[in-house]
Amino acid sequence: MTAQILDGKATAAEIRADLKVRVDRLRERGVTVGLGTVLVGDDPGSTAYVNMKHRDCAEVGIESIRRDLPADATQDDVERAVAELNEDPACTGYIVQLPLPKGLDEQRVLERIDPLKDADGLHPINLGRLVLMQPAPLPCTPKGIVELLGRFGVPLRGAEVTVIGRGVTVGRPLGLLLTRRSENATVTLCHTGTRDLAEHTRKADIVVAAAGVPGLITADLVKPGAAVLDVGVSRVDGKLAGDVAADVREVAGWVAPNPGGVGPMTRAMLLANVVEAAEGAAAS
Ligand SMILES: Nc1nc(=O)c2c([nH]1)NC[C@@H]1CN(c3ccc(C(=O)N[C@@H](CCC(=O)O)C(=O)O)cc3)C=[N+]21
Repeated sequence: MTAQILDGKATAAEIRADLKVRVDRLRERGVTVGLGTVLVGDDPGSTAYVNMKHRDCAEVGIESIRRDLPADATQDDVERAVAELNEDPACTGYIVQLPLPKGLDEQRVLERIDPLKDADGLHPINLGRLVLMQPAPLPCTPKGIVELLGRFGVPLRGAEVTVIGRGVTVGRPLGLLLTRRSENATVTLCHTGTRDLAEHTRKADIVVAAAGVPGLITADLVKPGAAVLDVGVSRVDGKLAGDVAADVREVAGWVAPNPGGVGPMTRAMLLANVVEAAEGAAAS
């Protein structure tokens, strides 16, 4: 048996095509959609991700607004960039690319984002709404994972999902999303303090690996036929490596590879969040 590939790259391209239609419709009504990014420093990975986001915007017809700050930017500099985007009517949604360079207080920056312009869904108000199951922009990676599973028909209702990683951008919000009534999955959230990881992965119908440990998930940790989603990224000898070992494809029913799986879906959901926010504002 060899796993079906959850092709996030192709799926994200379809989603962008659908979003383009919605952006065109908004434009006909006089609404322009604009995505802003705040990038601090010159980390090659972060710069590459931000470049990809602006390329996506161009494809979909979303204006992009870029604030690139030097690596020695101060907390005040970053907060000023955020305040400017809050005020800028051309910017309907934006993100602050994480992680910020050491010495900057990420949480204080995120709290200053206008929750109505929070394209990442990482403002405490929006994370709080997710906890309360109230409407809010959803964090892009968890939203992309649910969308990818849905489009490939991976059954989610009642499924046992083991998530590895308790980060604020992936693991934690994913657990909240999957346990909503609309998804109805049962979630086990594993982390570095988990005593027996294999016990939790082997019972899972779906494994989401977001640990950042190369090759952590091997075939012997996977129930035959399960879906395995690789969300981890690390650099090994300068090359990108995911959390999922190659042999998993021989036992899994579905695999979301890295690259080409959840990453492109994350970017597509960022665009979706900005479009949804603009549609919501236009309706009210
Ligand atoms: N405020 C904020 N929001 C984020 O959503 C955010 C962030 N900060 N900081 C970093 C992480 C990482 N992240 C990725 C998004 C897309 C790909 C992606 O599209 N990857 C492609 C290409 C990979 C490549 O060629 O380098 C793929 O997987 O096929 C990867 C990683 C978003 N993040």
